[in-house]
Amino acid sequence: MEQVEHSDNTLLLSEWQDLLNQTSPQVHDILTALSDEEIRHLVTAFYDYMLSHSESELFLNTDQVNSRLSHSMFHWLRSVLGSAGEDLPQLLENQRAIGIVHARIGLPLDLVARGARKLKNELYRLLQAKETIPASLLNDAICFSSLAMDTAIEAMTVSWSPGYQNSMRAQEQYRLLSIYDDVNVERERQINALTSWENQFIYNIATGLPAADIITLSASEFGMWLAHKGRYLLGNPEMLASIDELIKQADDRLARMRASEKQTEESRLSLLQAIRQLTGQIHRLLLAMFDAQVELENGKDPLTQLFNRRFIPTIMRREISLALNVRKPFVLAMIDIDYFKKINDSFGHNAGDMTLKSVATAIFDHFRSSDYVFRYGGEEFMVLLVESDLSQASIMLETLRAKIAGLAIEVAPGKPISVTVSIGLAEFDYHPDYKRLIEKADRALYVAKSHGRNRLEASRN
Ligand SMILES: Nc1nc2c(ncn2[C@@H]2O[C@H](COP(=O)(O)OP(=O)(O)OP(=O)(O)O)[C@@H](O)[C@H]2O)c(=O)[nH]1
Repeated sequence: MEQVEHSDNTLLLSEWQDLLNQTSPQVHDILTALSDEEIRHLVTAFYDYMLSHSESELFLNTDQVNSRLSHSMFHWLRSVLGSAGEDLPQLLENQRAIGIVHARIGLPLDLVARGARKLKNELYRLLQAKETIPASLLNDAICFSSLAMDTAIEAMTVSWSPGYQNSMRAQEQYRLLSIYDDVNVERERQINALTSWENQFIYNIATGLPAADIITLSASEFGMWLAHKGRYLLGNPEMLASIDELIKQADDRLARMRASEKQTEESRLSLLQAIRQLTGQIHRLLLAMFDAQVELENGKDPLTQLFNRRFIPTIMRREISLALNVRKPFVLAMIDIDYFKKINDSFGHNAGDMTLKSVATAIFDHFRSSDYVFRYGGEEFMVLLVESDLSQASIMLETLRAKIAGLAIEVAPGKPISVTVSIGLAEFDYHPDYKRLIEKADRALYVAKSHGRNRLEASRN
């Protein structure tokens, strides 16, 4: 669902390496010799400080801090302060991974900076208070630790800032706001532009006008729109590449026609046929891309009318925030139709589609209007049961499982079939990264599948 641009760590890698080289081995020894107790003191001071700010509430809570985050922060500090002994490219890659999680949970950059400032402050005090550090090395130790932390944080920020914040949000906004208000209007306009180029072309060729007077498809109104706006709006790289190729073929045909001295009736006819065929293909691709765009903007899956995946991040973040406020968990359920491929194979794709629709309706009708039902993928659905714990959700889902197993789906007149589903459940554990929860429910679903299907399993960790 989420794509991350791979960041280039070359600059940070060489600068961190230079920093390590410039710093005397005694400084590295001082920092790696900090005791576990001293590092734990820094971690505690950091979390105490962060937990005292209400903005951090969504991202941290005391249970998490105790159970997991302190441990991660401990290792982060050890690895950054002891970076002389680390595999530096791997260390930078780890920062990138941390940045991706920060981005997903929407952690504001000012909170990261605030936390870092607190950590540095505590570390400086700790170093200054250590009488064993010679005065001549104290400054260097402070400088090195500060610069190493800054580099690590920069690596986190660089990796998620363009990937998520800028590129994804900006592209999304650009798509939604800047170019057109109504996708349907734009679709008509561009189909007309393509058709009018084709008509002009046919007219010129049929009436024997010189081929040189015909504008190429890439320079036509449609071609210009595609190059400047269309490719950013429609955003389907494979289909766009196919359209580019078809436009190129059309323009090549035209160029050959212009270059040839004699144009026979036969060559004109063959050109007309080729151009008709190429524009027909462009037409179909264009419609498919516009249709996909409409579906995406509606946020609905056209087959089942359930939410598609587009709004999962937004809804999950909002529900996590609500769950933290009311201190009531929610439950995620991943529901997957068993042996669905066999239905397609035995009864055809339409029967598969009907089955998907029936199961989707059964799922949607089963839950409260406050719950969310998504079509997560092909034959997989995701349900978010708000203000619910595992035991309540298990009862609801067990009834759903039995209900679906009892459905008679008429895939053809007089041909009812039955299907079963496997279900994986996970209760919100107050960790702000929603992706972890989806993965937990997915793992539970996998267990349900491997234990024989037509059953539900809850995540136990
Ligand atoms: N008819 C139809 N089939 C789809 C759709 N989306 C995905 N599929 C098909 O769903 C099938 C899923 O098959 P698998 O992932 O092998 O899973 P399965 O057969 O359900 O087996 P298990 O999940 O292991 O029980 C694939 O054959 C897909 O082509 C759709 O929208 N309509």
